[in-house]
Amino acid sequence: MAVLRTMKLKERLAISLGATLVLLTLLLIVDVQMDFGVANRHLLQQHSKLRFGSSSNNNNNNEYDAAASGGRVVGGGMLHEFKRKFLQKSNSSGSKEASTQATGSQSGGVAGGMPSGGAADAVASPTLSTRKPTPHDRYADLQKVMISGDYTHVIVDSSPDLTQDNPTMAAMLHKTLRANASNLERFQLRITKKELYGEHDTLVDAVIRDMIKLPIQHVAQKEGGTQLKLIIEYPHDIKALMKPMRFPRDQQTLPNHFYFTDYERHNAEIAAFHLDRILGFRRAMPVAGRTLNITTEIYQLADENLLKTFFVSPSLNLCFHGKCSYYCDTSHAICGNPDLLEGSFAAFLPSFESSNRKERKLWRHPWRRSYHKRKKAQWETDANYCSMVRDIPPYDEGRRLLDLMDMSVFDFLTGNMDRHHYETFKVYGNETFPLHLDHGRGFGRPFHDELSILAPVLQCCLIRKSTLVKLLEFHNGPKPLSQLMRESLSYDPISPVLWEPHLEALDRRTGIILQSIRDCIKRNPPGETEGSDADLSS
Ligand SMILES: Nc1ncnc2c1ncn2[C@@H]1O[C@H](COP(=O)(O)OP(=O)(O)OP(=O)(O)O)[C@@H](O)[C@H]1O
Ligand SMILES: [Mn+2]
Repeated sequence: MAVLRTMKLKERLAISLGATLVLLTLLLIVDVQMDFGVANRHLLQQHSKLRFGSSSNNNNNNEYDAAASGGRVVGGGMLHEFKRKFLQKSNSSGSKEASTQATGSQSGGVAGGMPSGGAADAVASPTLSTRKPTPHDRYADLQKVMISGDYTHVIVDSSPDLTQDNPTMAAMLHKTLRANASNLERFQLRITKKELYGEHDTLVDAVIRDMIKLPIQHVAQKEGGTQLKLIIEYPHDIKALMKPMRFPRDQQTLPNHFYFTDYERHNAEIAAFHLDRILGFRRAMPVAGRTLNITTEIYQLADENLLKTFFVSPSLNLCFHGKCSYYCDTSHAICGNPDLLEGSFAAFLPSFESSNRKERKLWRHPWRRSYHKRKKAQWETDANYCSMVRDIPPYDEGRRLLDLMDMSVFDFLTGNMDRHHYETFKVYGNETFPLHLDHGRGFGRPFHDELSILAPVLQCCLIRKSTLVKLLEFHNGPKPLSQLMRESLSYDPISPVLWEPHLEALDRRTGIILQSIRDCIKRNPPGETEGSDADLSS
């Protein structure tokens, strides 16, 4: 201070000017850095086209990061993780959305060998390249356990024997094939008790080709369900169930949407059919994508009720909204772009019965969610839920419980949380497969793995051997599931059907299921388990 006081006014002014300049320079540097940060984040978001809720997306990315980098689940594995997140929470715990938010390396962890790279990786972990690569875990222990046959209470060998007691729909309903029957009718009559179509059935392609190529003759809205669906009629009585496109492929489930208010995605329906076929289930009807002219192929062919909901938007595009309980109003209309509209077309299920007898039986899914924003379902709070289900028909014998395990694997892979009911063909009684219907809410969150969808498998500690064999094949090669899907989907007219991060998610989730089965094997040594005497042989 003394030195300062002895300075002249000029000198003091010069020093303070200098100091101000240094400060300003510093501020400028900090500002430029911040600008870069924002710009980078902006770029990243643009790259992944994350349009909503960047903060939750960041969370999800971390989660993806942990799983992709081979983070191991510690202390009790997947079931522990599941219990910690669901069973130990009370009903008053607020948000109903069952979420497996990232908690460090515990999130959805998979032991080793997860494929990395690609767009999602770039978003999730720009530093991944500096990490030590983890060796590929081939799950040799699971393969050994399968061969040993010591764990038949967990891994059940009951792939349906297609050569025995497997009548076709034609045989059951005493129908003979008309000479001029359409491909769809042939397909429907060839449905059997154990699957919708055979592994090498060429009719699948023929049915798909018809839905893509044949001229459309009539369009009406399908009653029932919560969201807009159209019944498309072609010549020769061929029909398809159409779900129109609402969003681009890279639009993710809105962060504040529950599974039951999520929009349906047409491309999820297409991808789910391909996945079901690749998994070898063959319980989903063929679905294909097609681009329509909204004026000539919908408006001009629409039935009276649908016609009433058409209008011209301010940008002069033709739009319609239909009538339904969710998103059927002017602000959620489906519009041509400018005149084109993409949709998914599912081959129609058979309706051979002449009277109004229902063809299919509707079952409440035992692991149904509450469909309420503040309530939990019983399975979410009761750790012994599965042992109760095992005692109730039709889950107490035969194939049904194993089919639900397959469905859980299937839904976990796609991220579909909307499995409230399922249907079976009435003519076949209980010893038949559950149809895989309604997958419009899958493929919504590629950076999030929803462990609660695996609850049936985790709580019952049960999986069909043929399904486990498939999963191991996807994991160990020659081709990962993402590649098989990419190839299969490339034949669809609206390819690319899936945004790349969804394909990568399939490989990551395959690993998570395998890890869950490993955990479950450890928890259930032979001779100590409940349900080991259950009759699951079919
Ligand atoms: N390929 C098909 N052919 C004929 N009918 C079908 C087909 N797929 C589904 N359905 C019937 O239409 C109903 C509604 O279909 P879907 O479940 O896909 O629509 P949704 O609007 O998502 O229904 P929800 O809101 O009840 O989940 C199904 O329950 C089923 O009975
Ligand atoms: Mn639905």
